Amino acid sequence: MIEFQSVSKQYSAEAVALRDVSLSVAKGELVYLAGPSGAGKSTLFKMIAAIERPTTGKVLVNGEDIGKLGKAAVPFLRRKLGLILQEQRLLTDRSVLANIMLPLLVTGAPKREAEQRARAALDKVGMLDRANAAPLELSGGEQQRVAIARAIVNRPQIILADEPTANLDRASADKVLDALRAFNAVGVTCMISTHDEQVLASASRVIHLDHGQLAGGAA
Ligand SMILES: Nc1ncnc2c1ncn2[C@@H]1O[C@H](COP(=O)(O)OP(=O)(O)OP(=O)(O)O)[C@@H](O)[C@H]1O
Repeated sequence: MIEFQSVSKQYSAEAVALRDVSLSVAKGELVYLAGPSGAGKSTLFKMIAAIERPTTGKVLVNGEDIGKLGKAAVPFLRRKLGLILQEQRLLTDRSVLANIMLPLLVTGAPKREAEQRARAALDKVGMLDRANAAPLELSGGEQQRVAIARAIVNRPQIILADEPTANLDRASADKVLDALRAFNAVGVTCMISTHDEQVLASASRVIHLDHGQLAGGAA
């Protein structure tokens, strides 16, 4: 479903984020991505979403070469993806519910249907009772669960979550991970980057990155 073929990414002469990375992730898999800060984890996710393009090599999603996608095809790719990336904060001047409705409204869903689906998504991550809250009234873990609801409201085939449990205490981190695992259990392919040793120790598959290179788990 996701395949990297000898992918390298060089932002500048000094900044080489990925070096000759080859890996594949099958449909329905749950894969964790581990590695120190700067190892290239965020870059790897951004290439799957066509936010960044490989310098050399190929990234395939469902057999389609992401590097060759024209501008018009990118929104169709993104609809297959539920992105929980570090720089995508919730809009603080809108309610939780409005944040979740937004991805539906921009793709043309009628308001009533958008609200129903947004409420269903919030229910799935255990946040329906906070639908009318403002994002900044929520704890970090609650905000992450809302971000998950926003990512899955369009029913993506793949979820990419970049350090969704960073800065969370154990109990909040477990709730966030449980929400992600529940989507994987119903067939959504998930890639989650984390530094959480406890989670990595019990994971069935971990891809390790170090200085942009694979250090295990790619097969
Ligand atoms: N837009 C950019 N321009 C230049 N260099 C970049 C850019 N984005 C990332 N880099 C560099 O590429 C390398 C990999 O960064 P990346 O953010 O992918 O790592 P990461 O493993 O996600 O780190 P972290 O755990 O801190 O989020 C780093 O050396 C970083 O400084």
